[in-house]
Amino acid sequence: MTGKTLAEKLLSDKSGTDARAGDYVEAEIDVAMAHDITGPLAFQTFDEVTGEDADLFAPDRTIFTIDHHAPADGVQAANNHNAVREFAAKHGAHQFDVGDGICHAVLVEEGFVKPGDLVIGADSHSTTYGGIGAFGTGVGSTDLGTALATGELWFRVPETMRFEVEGELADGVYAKDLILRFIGDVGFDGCTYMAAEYGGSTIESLPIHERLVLSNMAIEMGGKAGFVEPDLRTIDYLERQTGEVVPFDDDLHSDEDATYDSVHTYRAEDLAPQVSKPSNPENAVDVTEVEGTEIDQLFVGTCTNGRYEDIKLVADILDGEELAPNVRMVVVPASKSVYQYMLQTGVFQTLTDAGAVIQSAGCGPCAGYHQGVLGDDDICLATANRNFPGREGSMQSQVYLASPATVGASALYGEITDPRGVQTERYDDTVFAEVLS
Ligand SMILES: CC(C)[C@H](C(=O)O)[C@@H](O)C(=O)O
Ligand code: SF4
Repeated sequence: MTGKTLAEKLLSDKSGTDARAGDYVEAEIDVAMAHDITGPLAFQTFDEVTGEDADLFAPDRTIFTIDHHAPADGVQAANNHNAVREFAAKHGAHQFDVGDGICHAVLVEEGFVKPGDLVIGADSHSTTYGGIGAFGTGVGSTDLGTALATGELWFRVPETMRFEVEGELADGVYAKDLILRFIGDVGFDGCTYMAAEYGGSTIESLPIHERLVLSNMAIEMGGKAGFVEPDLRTIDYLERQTGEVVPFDDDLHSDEDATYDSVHTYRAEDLAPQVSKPSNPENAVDVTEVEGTEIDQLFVGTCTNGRYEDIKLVADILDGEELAPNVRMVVVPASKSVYQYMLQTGVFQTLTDAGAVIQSAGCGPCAGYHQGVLGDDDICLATANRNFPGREGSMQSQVYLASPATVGASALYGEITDPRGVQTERYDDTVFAEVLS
């Protein structure tokens, strides 16, 4: 038998079988998550399947967040929030409230996810957890509701598509540019039901906050999961975030003779900053192709690029400058810690001086619910992950996706701008961890 991919190893471990791509396995869940939109239906399923007085499979490893419509933007949202609060309290689960932040940011920051874990979330961007070497995947509310009772779920073991990048990224080029390029190359459904695996010297050199961008957007090419093999950098990051030492398991990588669906190789030096044009993330082009496109709104945030390092990068570019007169900027920190650190370090002041509006932590206008929704003819440049028609508001509005550096540079000129012309930094993992310690 040939060796195994990381996806096969993890699902073998969680199912107690010799799992290979294509097999169906019943696997044990380590961590389960739902939020204010998907939680209420999951609770209903849980109650129906179990009878209302049953226990959660593991209350200490079950997390509910209030992040999508937070603070409540209507009565229905407010009622959903109360349903989350009541269910979490009744069952003793962890619950994060309005302003605490986006589920995917909270689970990583708070150390709920460890390398090698199997994490299910009732949210499609649950692939994010692969950035620290967990098998993270999105499930529907009914699957989640059932798994909350049993602690198990059926999986088809995915094939793996590997993205191998060697060399050094140019200044102004980030993990966001890499993932937009990958999605552009394989297409929106190119990795459907497969695990994406990102490797090579470029990926190994990336700080964790950038690795999380790669895993987060695996779903934008259909990925069931998106991995970066965990290493000592991962262990250091978790220790800095939580103070807890997680032992390093040196078997959490794909074997050299593992079977891949395909391997896509890149040279980091060849990559330019990328922009995905409306209205599909797969419409990725070099920034030079869309340079000069006028924009109305800039949106900095989301589970993809709403971390402290992302927002600080934008603030560094705007430092002492004002937004171009034709644009407005909406900034939504991914978590409360990010928000507080922005206050402590002056990033908040820099951005508001420049003319940006800063919202409480959460999803913001990412899915078009509130806090900066777009009108008919609005054109937005966002650090987000999706740009389907109507994603951030009107069906006639248009969203371009890019890195925080490209959004920051574009804010200065009011049109899509190549960040390689402005001073940009690459932050390592220590920048944000300090605030949490
Ligand atoms: C609301 C939720 C189910 C949805 C998802 O799963 O992706 C949202 O987070 C999104 O990004 O569109
Ligand atoms: S930030 Fe956007 S993509 Fe991420 S969970 Fe929230 S709505 Fe979904």
